[in-house]
Amino acid sequence: MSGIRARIRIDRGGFVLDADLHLPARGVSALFGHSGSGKTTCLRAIAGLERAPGALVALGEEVWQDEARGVFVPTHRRALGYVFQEASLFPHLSVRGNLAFGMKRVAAGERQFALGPVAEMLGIGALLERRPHNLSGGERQRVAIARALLSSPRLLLMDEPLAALDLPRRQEILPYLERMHDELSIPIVYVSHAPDEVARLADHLVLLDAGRVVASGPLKEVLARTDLPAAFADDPGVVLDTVLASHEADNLSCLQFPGGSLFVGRRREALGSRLRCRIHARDVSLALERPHRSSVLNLLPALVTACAATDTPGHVLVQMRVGEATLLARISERSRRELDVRPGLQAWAQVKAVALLT
Ligand SMILES: Nc1ncnc2c1ncn2[C@@H]1O[C@H](COP(=O)(O)OP(=O)(O)OP(=O)(O)O)[C@@H](O)[C@H]1O
Repeated sequence: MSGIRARIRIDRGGFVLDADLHLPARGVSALFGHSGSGKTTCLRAIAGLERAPGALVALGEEVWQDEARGVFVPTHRRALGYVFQEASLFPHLSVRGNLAFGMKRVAAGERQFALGPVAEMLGIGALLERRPHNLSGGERQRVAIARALLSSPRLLLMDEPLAALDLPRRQEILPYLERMHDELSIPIVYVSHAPDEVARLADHLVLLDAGRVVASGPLKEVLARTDLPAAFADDPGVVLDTVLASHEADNLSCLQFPGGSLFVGRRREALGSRLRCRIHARDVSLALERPHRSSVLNLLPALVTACAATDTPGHVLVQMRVGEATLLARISERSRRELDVRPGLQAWAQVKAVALLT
């Protein structure tokens, strides 16, 4: 078996977590759900900090816990790094001292990550001699992540690592997390209740509601579903990975994805950069024929694949294939009826806004 398997059932009386997670061996898996849905409890159980009867936790072929067979590897012997909301650095040690502490957990010959590249990846090379109280919240958190990585984990668990930071600090740290995502070969399980953070960073998405998994799968597939429970369907929208293809003379840039191209306001990134964007269903409308005189620049030929009622009375969610991508549109039930929108219909998707997640 490859990837992460965690079968956990914890009964706390008023709250029952009953989850069977299968997460990929690479990339970022986000656990997303409202407060109290059981995200932290899942992470703690994977780490062995919560011991549940009957639990099974395995990383690839390595079984960390199989209570049915009496197997329980204690937390300190599981090769994992854990990053909490608040960086818990040793105040009396410099950044270098804190990092050395992480490294000491593994013998020199078994280290997967060296201080230099990790410090470079997280942009903390210039901070090594400082004490934690001389760092900003974002810098402290980057040091905490570096310390976790230098213990050479085979799995990194991150519990809302940005939640304690204000918006500017969060914006500052996100590019580093993206870099980690691109450069690290170990899987990351990332707990968050911020939809944009998840849309930006995750490859795989698990939706938790009241201790149960209500959806799990590749991020783009889960976000393109029309049948998610109301708790996750208040502002539906898909994620597209695009490539910055050209800068136009009139202050627009063109993004390409396997389905067509999209024009957005001029971007500063270099041509060829990969840009992830989110397209909200509320920003997409449908036309049966190609609109000839429309101010909407982004018109894409689409095939309707599903229609579903939403929780907003009078509105429906329409799922469409656009090349290899999927889009969602939120339209009124009246428009659906008048245009006879149904699976199999060829139409034009008009995209009014594209939110860049960078
Ligand atoms: N040690 C504990 N003893 C008893 N109940 C607990 C304990 N820790 C958490 N809970 C309860 O378990 C449920 C799930 O909590 P958990 O922290 O896993 O949720 P969460 O999704 O991570 O929430 P948040 O986003 O607020 O951190 C909640 O009802 C919480 O009150």
